[in-house]
Amino acid sequence: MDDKSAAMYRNSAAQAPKIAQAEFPAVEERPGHSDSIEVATTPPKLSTSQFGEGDMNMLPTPLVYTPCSPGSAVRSPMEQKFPSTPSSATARAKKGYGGLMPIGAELLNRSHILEDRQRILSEYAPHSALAPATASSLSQRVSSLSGVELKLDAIHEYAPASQSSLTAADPAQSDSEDVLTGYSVNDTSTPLYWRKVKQIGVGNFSDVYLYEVTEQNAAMPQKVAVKRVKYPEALTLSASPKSPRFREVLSRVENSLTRELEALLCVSHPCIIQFLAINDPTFLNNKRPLSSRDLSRGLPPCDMVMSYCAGGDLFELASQNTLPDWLLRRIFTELTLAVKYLHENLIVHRDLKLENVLIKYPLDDILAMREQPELLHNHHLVELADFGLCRRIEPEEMCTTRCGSEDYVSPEILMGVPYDGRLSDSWAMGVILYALLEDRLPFDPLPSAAPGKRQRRSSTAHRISRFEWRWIKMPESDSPAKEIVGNCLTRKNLRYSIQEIYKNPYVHELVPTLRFAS
Ligand SMILES: Nc1ncnc2c1ncn2[C@@H]1O[C@H](COP(=O)(O)OP(=O)(O)OP(=O)(O)O)[C@@H](O)[C@H]1O
Repeated sequence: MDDKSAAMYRNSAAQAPKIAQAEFPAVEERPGHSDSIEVATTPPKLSTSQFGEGDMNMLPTPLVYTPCSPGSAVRSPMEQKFPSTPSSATARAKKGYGGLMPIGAELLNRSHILEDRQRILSEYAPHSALAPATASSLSQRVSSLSGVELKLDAIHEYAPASQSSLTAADPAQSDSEDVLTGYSVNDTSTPLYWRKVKQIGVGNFSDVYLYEVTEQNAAMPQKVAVKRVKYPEALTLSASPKSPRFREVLSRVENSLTRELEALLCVSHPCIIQFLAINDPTFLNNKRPLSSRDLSRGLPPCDMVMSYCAGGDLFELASQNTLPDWLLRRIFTELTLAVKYLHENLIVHRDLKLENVLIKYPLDDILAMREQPELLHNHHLVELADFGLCRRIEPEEMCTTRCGSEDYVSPEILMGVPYDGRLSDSWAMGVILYALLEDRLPFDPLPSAAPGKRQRRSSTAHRISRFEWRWIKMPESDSPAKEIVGNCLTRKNLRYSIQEIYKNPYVHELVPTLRFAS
């Protein structure tokens, strides 16, 4: 990855804020009460009659999980020497934007963005809820992935020469702080080694690094992303691991972590991130990988080795570039395939957002691939990531956890009633597609709204609960993409299911050209 691509990675300041408990207003859903709203025609429905709306008391009290700052996290040897990455958020702010602000700049303009990076975690499924019943063989996946990488590497060289030279290093002679020892999720008996190249992402719950293999392993791609879990302050600063508060937070974090690991182990789709290896097999073999240990010397580091997406995340890509229509359509189509796969396997993601849609190759390489249609048709460009809030559901099951990211959360989640997680995912799909088409998030204040005006004063949550959005750039366009947005950003009993998104010509007519999808 070159400097330009590296500079695209953001620090935590540019992330979409998580929902704080205070931001859930006890409002009624008022779809007809929308100022200046364009709501599209009624699509076929997915039944939501079992919702039992309106009883806020049915909901568990959410726990707001505020992650610790990187500086206060439990640090593994490999992390301690790592210098902080330059703030791409600052770089973007310096650039300045005229007219309609790109998504990233709009987000940077929000005063609450640094105060409000929180995720609600209040509901945890039993571990058995994510049994790998629907998984296909992971080893098949790994070998097919490495096949793809080899083929593409022959045409595109993504790593500068100086980085490539690291791959020949002997792990025993290298600085141990930069070397990660891990175990394939398919074979935990043989250690594998990777060397750290650089930090590539910061999430609320993790830091993400690019690593390269130190010795060739047929089952592993040369480059991987390592997602290092950040434990919350309540666990790192607490005096006693035996205190009730410590144990309570530990239990929630442990449940969330094991849920993400189990979900990653059981999914298998080209457009979903691949879980390749882990630093400590206890996280795979033990249902209680944290609480079953002696924690008197701190929490064990958890490093998940994942497939690497050299193009970064869609938030960065969309906020720094004007993407051609064909690429927007392609990205959204692949995302639809990923979410359709999840829903067909009764998994809801619950944190669909631009930041969690990863792009497999740098933009320049994707644009160059267009000259070679074979490449473009044979290889996926998108991988959906971050399964920290996902949940396995029964076919008719409603979710009760009010969770997600502020800009992408559906009105029914804001209302605090049991909700169909699949329809809330559809809502987030509508937010994503709108953002790609309009270069802004649908429930941000309108660009024309003066600072004192009601539209600017009211909160994002308020606008979402009133379905208060409209087309700015493309009111006259008759693109079928608009139909998808209109049928996703609408009340839940009218909203598109993922199958209906898939059947829309904007998605459906592209699918037969994608050979990896068949
Ligand atoms: N496999 C990967 N390849 C490239 N970049 C990645 C990869 N995984 C994560 N990243 C980068 O790191 C960021 C944070 O990753 P992720 O969303 O998984 O962490 P998180 O702590 O769960 O985040 P969140 O704050 O959304 O909960 C992503 O937005 C992306 O920019």
